[in-house]
Amino acid sequence: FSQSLIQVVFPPEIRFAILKIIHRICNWFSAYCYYDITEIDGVNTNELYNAVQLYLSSYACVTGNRLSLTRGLNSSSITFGLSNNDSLIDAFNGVKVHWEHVVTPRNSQTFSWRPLPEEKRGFLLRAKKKDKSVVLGDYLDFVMEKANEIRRKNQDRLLYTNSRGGSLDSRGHPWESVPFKHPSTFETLAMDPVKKAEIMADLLDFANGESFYQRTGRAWKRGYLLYGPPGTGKSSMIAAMANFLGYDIYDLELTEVHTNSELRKLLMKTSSKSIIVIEDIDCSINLTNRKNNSSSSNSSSNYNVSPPGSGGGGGSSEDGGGNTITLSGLLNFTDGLWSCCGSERIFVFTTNHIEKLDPALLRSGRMDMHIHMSYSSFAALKILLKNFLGYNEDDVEKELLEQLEQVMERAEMTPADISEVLIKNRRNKDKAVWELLEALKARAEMKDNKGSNNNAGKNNTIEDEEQEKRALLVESSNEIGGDESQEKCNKCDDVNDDEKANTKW
Ligand SMILES: Nc1ncnc2c1ncn2[C@@H]1O[C@H](COP(=O)(O)OP(=O)(O)OP(=O)(O)O)[C@@H](O)[C@H]1O
Ligand SMILES: [Mg+2]
Repeated sequence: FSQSLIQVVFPPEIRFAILKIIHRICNWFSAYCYYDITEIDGVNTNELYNAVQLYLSSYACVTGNRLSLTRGLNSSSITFGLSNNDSLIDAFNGVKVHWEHVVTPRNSQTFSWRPLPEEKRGFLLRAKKKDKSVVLGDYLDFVMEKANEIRRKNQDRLLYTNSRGGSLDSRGHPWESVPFKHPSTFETLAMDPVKKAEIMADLLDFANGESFYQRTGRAWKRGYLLYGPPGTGKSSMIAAMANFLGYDIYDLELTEVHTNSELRKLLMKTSSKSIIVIEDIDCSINLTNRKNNSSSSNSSSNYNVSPPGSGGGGGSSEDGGGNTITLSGLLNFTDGLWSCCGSERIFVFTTNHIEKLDPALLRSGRMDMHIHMSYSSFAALKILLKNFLGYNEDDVEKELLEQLEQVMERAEMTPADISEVLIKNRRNKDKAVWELLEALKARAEMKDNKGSNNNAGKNNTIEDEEQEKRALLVESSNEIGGDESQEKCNKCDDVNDDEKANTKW
């Protein structure tokens, strides 16, 4: 009303000055301050605008009557947003703020290098003047953080691979990605519940540990070594980890990487909040390729990484010619200065033969947690019965359950084997359980027979014995987590380093 009045009464020359003075007086007496967050700031898209939009979407779906709905690329969920010129009130640490989504037609004469949307969109944030510092500091940080979280949750996980070799895509990216939709979760993973809970707690501690890692001066990363026979759920565990934390997976195919610098480049192109996986690491590191047999104990960098059976060989300099990367390159990748470019990353190595791994990989601090994925225990079996047959403990005859428990440990059957039996008979649940019992008994019998034959023959080679001894050492030293286990692992390294000078491998 005042503006219209001024426009009618005053000539144009002084109209603008009067309006300016009135505006200043109003601002002076107002208890509020206002902030415009426009969609486009000059020429670039305003990150804060997108963040506010996402942040408000988590409230809008509850309070708004009229919402705009969007579904992004690579997303399987719908995002709610405030409709044009709608508003809502938010509270943060006792501070109340008012958000309004302001949409006005764009002046068509505006000059721009790139096509602009027809409407000018922005958020108007109103807060009390006394809360200014909280709003501009903590509140907007909180909005950004929440928005990133929502963005991650809404976006499908991605599975990256470097299977293209060293070649880059059109955007200069060495990784190829596909949506990652593996259904494995910690709930469906059959393993000892205590061990499972421990791993989940460790993962959560890691994900929420930014300030801890900052305070203690450690790079925000964690390494897990999963080892155990085939079919015990190592890959399923990785998928469960990714689903649990909402991280992307980078599946690193070492045989496609030719030099240490290529490995470094790949690492630099990974995003934070991701799991970097090297599966079957014993198959990638060829121990027979050790170049310097004599000087040994501290020359862990002298292993070549090449497909097993390729005959090895290769260059001698670190990034040198030929298809070789060195173990030290690999260790730098996980552990050295380069490992902490970016943050919040988990490294997972898997192997079926931990006894074949170089002690340098097992040394304390390298892989923070060694997880033994073992043959199915009775507790794991119960999870599989629930997964595949929908059976709880009470649904199976007590006697049958006892028989299963008795034979379970002796049978050494992997969860994959058990899954097979249960899937095959899942239409007839009782039959499935009986058939499983038969299979377990047959397996246990076979094991017993084999054991007695071995005892009678005593035909193990020295090498076999050496490997068994080493496996036992490593296994006993690598119980999940714990300083003690790391200490034992160190000792195991020392033993092996000494041994290395004398023994063939
Ligand atoms: N612990 C487990 N819990 C639930 N399912 C499992 C488990 N272990 C294996 N399976 C089932 O067996 C199949 C093979 O498992 P997975 O690929 O995870 O084994 P793995 O240990 O990675 O084997 P490999 O060493 O051969 O790579 C999966 O499809 C999965 O359904
Ligand atoms: Mg696997």
